[in-house]
Amino acid sequence: MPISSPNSAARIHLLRPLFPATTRTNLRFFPSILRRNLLPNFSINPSLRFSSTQTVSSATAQDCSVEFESMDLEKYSRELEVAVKAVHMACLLCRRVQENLIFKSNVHVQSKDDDSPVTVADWSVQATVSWVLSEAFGIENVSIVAEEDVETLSKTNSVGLLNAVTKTVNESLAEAPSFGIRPPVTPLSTSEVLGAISRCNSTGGPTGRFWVLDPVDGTLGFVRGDQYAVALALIEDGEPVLGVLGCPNYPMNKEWLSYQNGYKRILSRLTSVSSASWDKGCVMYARKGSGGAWMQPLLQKEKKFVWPNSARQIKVSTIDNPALATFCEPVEKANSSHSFTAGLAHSVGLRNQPLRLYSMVKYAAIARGDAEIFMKFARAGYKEKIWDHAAGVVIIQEAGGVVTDAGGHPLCFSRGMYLEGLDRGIIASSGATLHEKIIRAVDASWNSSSL
Ligand SMILES: Nc1ncnc2c1ncn2[C@@H]1O[C@H](COP(=O)(O)OS(=O)(=O)O)[C@@H](OP(=O)(O)O)[C@H]1O
Ligand SMILES: [Mg+2]
Ligand SMILES: [Mg+2]
Ligand SMILES: [Mg+2]
Repeated sequence: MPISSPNSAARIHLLRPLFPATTRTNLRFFPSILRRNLLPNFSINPSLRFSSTQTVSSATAQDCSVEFESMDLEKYSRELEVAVKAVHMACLLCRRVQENLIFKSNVHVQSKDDDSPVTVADWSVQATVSWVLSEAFGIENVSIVAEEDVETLSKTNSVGLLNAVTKTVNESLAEAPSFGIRPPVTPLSTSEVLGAISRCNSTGGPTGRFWVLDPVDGTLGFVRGDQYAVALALIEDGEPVLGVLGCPNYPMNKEWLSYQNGYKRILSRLTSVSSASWDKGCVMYARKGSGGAWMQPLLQKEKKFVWPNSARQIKVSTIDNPALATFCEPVEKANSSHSFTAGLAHSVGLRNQPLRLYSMVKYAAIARGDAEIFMKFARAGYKEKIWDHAAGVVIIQEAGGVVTDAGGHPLCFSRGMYLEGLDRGIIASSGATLHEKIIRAVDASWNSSSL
């Protein structure tokens, strides 16, 4: 019997990543297990039956031949569900702030001690995600390592800024019911917002469970009207087990990705006509060991929210010839040596121009198959932070790619807030063959470089 409605197909897509294709369980148990253990807000039609040949909407026969182990099925499913919703809410929040920043110029951009920017969006996302996670799992059970703190916001001359953050957080939490999340009974006060931000003060480590949050990754891209990401990962005993990456400006048409430094112009042109004509924004997610990474389109504010959202599986590119590959790297040469990667690209015969993208959108591009290699070689002495990489690593790996340091070692998330012991830089590739070639090329070029 065919799957009878596109809605059913969408639900199957959404649920599919929770089922690793490892061991076999009878599909007849699918709806009841879901109802009992997984997603209480979802209505599953128990009469769904899958045929091995028929396809409806975007659901394929393969999508439907679900194999899973009920133990694995339960693990992290609730955490993933809440994390995806929280990141989705955060993306909508960021969109509003970015639009205000670009079109009304009424969002103040602050400078941190290291001269990097921070905005209302960074603090507001941190507060919102912290609040959503605490509500879902209980404050005492939630430990978060995150980028922002409350030092600036707590200053006596920051009242206006704190009020703006509080307003932004409350606007976002007012949307919580659209995601099946209960909003606060009354809007959060400024001190509750400060509390939610400052609770994200875990320092990580090798044991136990903690979340890692970069509320706005690529804040520079954000303030320039360009790419940025909201990144949330769950780490258990030093290993990232869940990764969720919201990319509000990720274009569905890959050609737009390479439109460097011009999003502001695209945005202004499109918004004056119809912002819907630029199809952009997604949330990607994966669970370690599930063998799948998934992408949901970002809900459009113009349309009525329909949750659960549909999702489709993403996979890395199959290109393993460096001559045909595209590599991406940070926009700012202060953050990664462009001259080293240019030499390396030349040495392996990379013909395409580098794709310079702000934020963990670079990880998203590899996972989605829009680019094949990501390299970041920060200046000596700079210590990479775990929140700049954790979510992206899980998603790329589950989409079929490889992420290591330049020595070929996995990134280490178990030694605090920094990626301690990182060998030279970070390399992500769409597959092992390409990865090896890049690592060999790095070795060959390293000694002659000035890094
Ligand atoms: N000097 C230096 N070297 C390397 N990396 C640095 C450096 N300074 C900052 N950061 C971190 O880089 C994050 C932004 O990385 P991107 O890849 O987006 O860089 S770029 O803006 O595209 O150049 C950025 O993340 P956000 O602060 O969340 O934007 C920083 O954590
Ligand atoms: Mg960051
Ligand atoms: Mg950040
Ligand atoms: Mg920052």
